[in-house]
Amino acid sequence: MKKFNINISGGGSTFTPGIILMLLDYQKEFPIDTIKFYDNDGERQKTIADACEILLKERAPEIKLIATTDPKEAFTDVDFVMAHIRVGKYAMREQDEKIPLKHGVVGQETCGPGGIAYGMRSIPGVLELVDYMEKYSPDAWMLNYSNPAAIVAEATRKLRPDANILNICDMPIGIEEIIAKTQGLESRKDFEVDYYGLNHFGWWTDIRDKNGNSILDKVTQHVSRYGYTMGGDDLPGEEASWNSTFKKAKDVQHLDPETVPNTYLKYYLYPDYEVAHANKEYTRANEVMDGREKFVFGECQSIVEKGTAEDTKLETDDHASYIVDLAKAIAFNTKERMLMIVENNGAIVNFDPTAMVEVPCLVGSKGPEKLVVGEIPRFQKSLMEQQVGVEKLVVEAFEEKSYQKLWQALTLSKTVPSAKVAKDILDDLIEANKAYWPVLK
Ligand SMILES: NC(=O)c1ccc[n+]([C@@H]2O[C@H](COP(=O)([O-])OP(=O)(O)OC[C@H]3O[C@@H](n4cnc5c(N)ncnc54)[C@H](O)[C@@H]3O)[C@@H](O)[C@H]2O)c1
Ligand SMILES: O=P(O)(O)OC[C@H]1O[C@H](O[C@H]2[C@H](O)[C@@H](O)[C@@H](O)O[C@@H]2CO)[C@H](O)[C@@H](O)[C@@H]1O
Ligand SMILES: [Mn+2]
Repeated sequence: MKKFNINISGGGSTFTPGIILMLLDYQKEFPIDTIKFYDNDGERQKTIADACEILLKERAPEIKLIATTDPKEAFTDVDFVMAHIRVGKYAMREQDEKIPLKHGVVGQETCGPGGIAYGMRSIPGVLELVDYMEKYSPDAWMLNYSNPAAIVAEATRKLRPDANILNICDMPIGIEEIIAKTQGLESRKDFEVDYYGLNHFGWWTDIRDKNGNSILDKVTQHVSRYGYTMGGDDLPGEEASWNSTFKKAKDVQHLDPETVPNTYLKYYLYPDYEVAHANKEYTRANEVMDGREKFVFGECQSIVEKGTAEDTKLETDDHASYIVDLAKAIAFNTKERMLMIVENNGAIVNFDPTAMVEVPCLVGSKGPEKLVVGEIPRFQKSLMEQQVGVEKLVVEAFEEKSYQKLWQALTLSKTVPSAKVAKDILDDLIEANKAYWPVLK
């Protein structure tokens, strides 16, 4: 069986070890020859790479690992590019979250003004990876996780329309795993879903068990009472902010009791609640820096100091399982049914055909074939039209270096109360992003 060469772009990512561990779990069905880490911060990447080198030596010595900051070395002779970069790193995520809060507006990684600022940084970073891939391995596929996936997806649709890039998100995966537990099922793979929306802005409209019977009613009743928790209590092992997000899904679901929502909709439907409950001095970025980043880098440093990964606490997660499932679907034409962020083109018949929508697709060697969703209701359609307008204006603002269009995007966001507040936030974001954004005119 062919052995694959994988590029992991953003090798210094906190998710890289989890992806390596997941790849090791699938060696029989998805054998690897070489893994190449690529990052523009060699020092950050080295910590992760040195630990992964030990881990591979102990568990899969036949797999070669190269860590580099040289694009030619990183992108030559690869079959897949698994991309999860964070342009500006957590320091800029902290700005994305704290600047809007200063103006009484939702401060979030991928939603509202924070997502817009992050999008303006991510677009050039991801396009650069696409160009490297097309230059050095033109037949490769990019499986992109880099956020904000909605804006990155719109940018690659518009600015790299012929690229072999698949934009994905693991939020639905995480929620489906919780739904499975609430229904006494082993895993999300025990059911099939109908879903539609934009990235971080969607709804489940049916959930069918292996016999094709709908369990949606049971799920809507559960979520309308408990949100994405077992019986209203905190999910064991989940962080406090994630537990409050999973509980808030209950109030979001009340807006449409026939469906269950993506958790991110809370930022658009209850922005006042989110701002009132935010700590302007200590946001999710701080939690991640004190949590996941400290844990992953601490574990990697410990592996290197001990010279063994034998007792490491590092583990895989939904992020990893999804990206490997996707690589297998492309490599072996499995036609697996997966939610992908794809150009609408009629999947949602009464919605902008050029919008990047998140819908079920059958994924094979030629990429995703989207399933027809049909007509969507006025409520969701109207919300999505406003949000997709924001996402498209951000890409236009980037392309045209337009202050006006970025101001319009911020003003159009459901999270921003007025054009005045939008302009105040924009001027602060321009100052904070001087090293990353194009100069706007
Ligand atoms: N799509 C999803 O559902 C999903 C899920 C989880 C995480 N993510 C995304 O995955 C990414 C990684 O998350 P993380 O928390 O591990 O971030 P992280 O900061 O730990 O790692 C990101 C890495 O990217 C590198 N990087 C930044 N700009 C780069 C560039 N231009 N070229 C090459 N490398 C660059 C950084 O140096 C860093 O090592 C983020 O974009 C995050 O939002 C997406
Ligand atoms: O605040 P963070 O950095 O912890 O998470 C933000 C990301 O949240 C989602 O990804 C989750 C995923 O849903 C969950 O199942 C698990 O795998 O952790 C992931 C990262 O925490 C969301 O899909 C991403 O886009 C966000 O970046
Ligand atoms: Mn996501």
